[in-house]
Amino acid sequence: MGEAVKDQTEEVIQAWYLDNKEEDQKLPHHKDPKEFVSLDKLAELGVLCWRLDADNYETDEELKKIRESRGYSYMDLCEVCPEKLPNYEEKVKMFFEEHLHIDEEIRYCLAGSGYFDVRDLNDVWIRVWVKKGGLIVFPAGIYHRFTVDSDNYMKAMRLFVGGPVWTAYNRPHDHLPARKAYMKKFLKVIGDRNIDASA
Ligand SMILES: CSCCC(=O)/C(O)=C/O
Ligand SMILES: [Fe+2]
Repeated sequence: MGEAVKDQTEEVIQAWYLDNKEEDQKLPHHKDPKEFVSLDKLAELGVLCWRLDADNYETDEELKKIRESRGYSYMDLCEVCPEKLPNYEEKVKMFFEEHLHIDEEIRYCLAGSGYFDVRDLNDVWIRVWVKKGGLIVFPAGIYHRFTVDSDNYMKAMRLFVGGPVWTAYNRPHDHLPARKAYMKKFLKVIGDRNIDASA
């Protein structure tokens, strides 16, 4: 990703280490001092980010290209707010339980905003704030969770390769092949980089 594209993407997707305080999940929960996480670091965890034109998603060629190249044949829209999401309270609790999926989780924020928390390779929480225009892909097997922020609203496009499977495997599910494959792939990236760095 070029620097200009990275800067534009960072206007709608920002990430930082969480303070791990339990109170109100919808607050930013920055550490003191704040410790931001770059998009490059997210990429090392397999988390991919784009900034797209959310006002014109129906005709957007860039979205079309991403969908075609990554095989995202399925899409629907999901609004996270009490008026639009059936069983709102139950779903909000479910989204914030730490879990993984055996497929990618792909979310494109068309309006509002929310926090996707992911574990780094040392098992420390990173909070990823996704705002309108942010498209984010979480790899199969990464532990994560979701909450809206204090504005209480996100409209997201959900994308999927083939027919959607929304099954969430709450932690611990370390024995699943998708989890093992994730750890093997991404721990290896870090391991190899460390070996190169010390050579
Ligand atoms: C913003 S879409 C709702 C969150 C969700 O679908 C999910 O699976 C979070 O992990
Ligand atoms: Fe999920």
